[in-house]
Amino acid sequence: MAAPALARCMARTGVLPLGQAWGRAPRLPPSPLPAQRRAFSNNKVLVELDESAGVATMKFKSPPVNSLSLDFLTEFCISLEKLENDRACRGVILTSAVPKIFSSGLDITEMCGKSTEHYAEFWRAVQEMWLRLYSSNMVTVAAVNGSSPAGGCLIALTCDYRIMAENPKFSIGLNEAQLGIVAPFWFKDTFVNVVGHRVAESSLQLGSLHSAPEAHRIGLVDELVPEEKLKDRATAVMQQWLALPDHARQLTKTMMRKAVLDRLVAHREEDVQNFISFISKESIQKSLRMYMEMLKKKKS
Ligand SMILES: CCCCCCCCCCCCC/C=C/C(=O)SCCNC(=O)CCNC(=O)[C@H](O)C(C)(C)COP(=O)(O)OP(=O)(O)OC[C@H]1O[C@@H](n2cnc3c(N)ncnc32)[C@H](O)[C@@H]1OP(=O)(O)O
Repeated sequence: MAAPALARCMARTGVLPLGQAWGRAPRLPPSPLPAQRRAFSNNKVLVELDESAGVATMKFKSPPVNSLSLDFLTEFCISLEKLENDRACRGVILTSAVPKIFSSGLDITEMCGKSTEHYAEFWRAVQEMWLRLYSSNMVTVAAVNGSSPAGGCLIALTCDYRIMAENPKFSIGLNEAQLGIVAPFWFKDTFVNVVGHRVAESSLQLGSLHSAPEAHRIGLVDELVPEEKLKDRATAVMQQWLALPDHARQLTKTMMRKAVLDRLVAHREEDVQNFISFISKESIQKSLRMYMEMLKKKKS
């Protein structure tokens, strides 16, 4: 199904028509086929699957900043679903093909001056991305090779393990408060599960963007490595995780994440309505417009 048609279907039903994102049967190990590499790509996400290792790399390629637009989110979910259903794939590394940027977070233009229907469609796609990634049976490793504010940080937090390039120019964090907006409860829950309540509370209230060393110090990322070693390190970490039996690791992951996942699943439509009423406020629209202007001015 083409991305726009799929997005419409997601807007109608609230889920991708490809199967449920949570509560899947555990994955089976891949059959011992000869070594093979496969790649598939749509406009904004490139996927390379190394069948012999059972590992895929998903590269975000939506310049200039990999913002999470409706199209990006739809393509992301389709790619993830394809891998989830592929017995040859047991793990996925998420990274960026755009230099210096992992992802700039939700596309602000999707949240400015649009219709209620559009906001609902967009927010369901954001929810879907998170539900699918957080509940994935695959091992998920974020190789954070650039700045990663807000929704970009959420993607990294949603993975099982985060490795960041130790470039002093890169920052990561849930900076929503700086935009005059509020991170939804499931962004907050995901953050708390990674860094703990105290760090999450102050970081969220301040809308902090943390430098790579600071992110490592507070536990937002698990490791820092020189940029040129990021890919190899992500592959090595993936191998360590895949050395364990899938079923034990998957059931443990489900046990750790279920409460947080269930909370959104139970309140999904309410969350969409909250988003619409919040984002439609004139004061919020004004804050977002000013923020976009500030980004543009920064360039000139
Ligand atoms: C009781 C409580 C109720 C609560 C109810 C809650 C309901 C829910 C509320 C809403 C929740 C929303 C959650 C939002 C999450 C988000 O992710 S918001 C997005 C946050 N993102 C950012 O703040 C990042 C902004 N961007 C940057 O800081 C920089 O662009 C960068 C990523 C560091 C890259 O810098 P640089 O390389 O210098 O590039 P730029 O020149 O700045 O940008 C290039 C062009 O890209 C545009 N752009 C950048 N980011 C975005 C974006 N996120 N969306 C859309 N567009 C973006 C930028 O404007 C430039 O455009 P041009 O000028 O046209 O080239």
